[in-house]
Amino acid sequence: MGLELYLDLLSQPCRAVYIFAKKNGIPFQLRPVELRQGGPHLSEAFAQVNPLKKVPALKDGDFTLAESVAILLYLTHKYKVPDHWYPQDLQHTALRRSCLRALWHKVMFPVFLGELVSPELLAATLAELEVNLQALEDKFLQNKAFLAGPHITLADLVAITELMHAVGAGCQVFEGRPKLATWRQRVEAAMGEDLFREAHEVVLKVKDSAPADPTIKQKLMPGVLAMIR
Ligand SMILES: N[C@@H](CCC(=O)N[C@@H](CS)C(=O)NCC(=O)O)C(=O)O
Repeated sequence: MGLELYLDLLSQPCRAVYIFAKKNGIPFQLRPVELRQGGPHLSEAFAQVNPLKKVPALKDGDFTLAESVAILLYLTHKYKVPDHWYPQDLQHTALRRSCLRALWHKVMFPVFLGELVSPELLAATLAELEVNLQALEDKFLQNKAFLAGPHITLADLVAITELMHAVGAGCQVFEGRPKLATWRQRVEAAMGEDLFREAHEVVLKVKDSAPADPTIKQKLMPGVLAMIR
């Protein structure tokens, strides 16, 4: 068996891995792991691939690997990909936290899980997102074409997949941020618009998802609460 990627495109690190593999023509077997089903990623079978029971995860023969950045680096080293992809700065912890919270507080809790989110909490989440978006534009992007310089790198891939979580939540991420907006266009063009659209289809439609079945909700809740601290 060749390279297998365990992914759910609702997940931002999974989208980064998916886009990277597709864009670079890396052959892989997609192993879909539907997080919203509340079961597959918690199974013992999946724990053999990733004992942390999270996606993305990679299996290459007997070798298994978790953590999107480690997976991206593994793919960068194993396959011949253009040099420009190699990251110079993958610092994105703050961005991940606020984009994730934006999606969960604005959409996933109220629409999917039927849980109310207080206006105060939502306002705090969106305020934190604003601060991080501004920092991304002013401190990281500045006047460069891409986050690390004139060429697209893994840093752009990781950042855009985070930002699209907030877009999926209905946040106006690029409005009033002309530099970030043109950066998005450049990133999208560099990835290819069709691949970009395909990878983000799930998150852009998640607002319209049906409420979770109560049993699935019960299974998901502990993991969700641990993730959205
Ligand atoms: N730091 C990890 C994050 C992995 C992660 O949190 N994955 C989430 C989806 S975005 C997941 O599998 N959650 C399921 C759970 O926690 O039960 C990475 O970048 O790969």
